[in-house]
Amino acid sequence: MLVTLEGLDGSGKTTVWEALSDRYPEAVFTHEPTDSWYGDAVNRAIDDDDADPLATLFLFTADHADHLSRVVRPALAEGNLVVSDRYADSRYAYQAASLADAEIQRPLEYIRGIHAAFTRPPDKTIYLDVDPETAAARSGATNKFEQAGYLAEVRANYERLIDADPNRFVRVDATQSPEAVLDSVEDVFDRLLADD
Ligand SMILES: Nc1ncnc2c1ncn2[C@@H]1O[C@H](COP(=O)(O)OP(=O)(O)OP(=O)(O)O)[C@@H](O)[C@H]1O
Ligand SMILES: Cc1cn([C@H]2C[C@H](O)[C@@H](COP(=O)(O)O)O2)c(=O)[nH]c1=O
Repeated sequence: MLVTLEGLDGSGKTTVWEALSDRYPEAVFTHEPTDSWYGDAVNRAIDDDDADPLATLFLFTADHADHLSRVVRPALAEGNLVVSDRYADSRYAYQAASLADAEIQRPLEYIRGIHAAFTRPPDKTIYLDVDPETAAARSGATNKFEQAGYLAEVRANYERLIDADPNRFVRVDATQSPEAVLDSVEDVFDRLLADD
């Protein structure tokens, strides 16, 4: 089973992901951007204010393709629970916002279309929901993505994704205390694993 954690920068995904890795030591914990050289290229694009948004989309997508073939598909084939801190929905939400002013019509649908041919959709996605101002403040607003105005567009894209696939997403209020957020996420995992 593939479970992904999604949300704005600073929503608390990594905090939750680390706590879950203590609770489920037998599961495979992974993330995007990855630690591969594709991920290094992605991180260079994140830190470059002048990086071309379309080129950045394809760097992130290349990292996803490598992540799928090297980590996710083999782990699922062995019957493991796989938990990923960010996955394809991050591309749909973030890069669709970055491409909003580009030549491409309907960027969210375009990016989903690119992925459709090769991605492996998550079985469940936990969406840590936080307002853009809190997200920017928590993340430190250190790069071009961690800005409240941009994150408001990203959040609107996440809402579109949830509307389109309500059964896959579980929304958790990420403005709660870290302990309360973790309790909510652990409840979701308990139910998922009981049903599996
Ligand atoms: N529920 C919470 N309430 C208040 N602060 C939190 C909460 N969860 C996490 N934090 C704090 O917010 C900051 C960002 O948390 P974290 O790195 O887990 O977020 P993230 O979603 O992984 O961010 P990013 O996407 O930018 O990597 C950290 O300082 C963390 O301690
Ligand atoms: C996977 C992915 C990530 N991003 C953005 C979101 C963050 O601002 C950075 C790095 O992610 P992290 O969780 O802070 O490590 O990259 C993105 O724009 N598109 C993606 O597909």
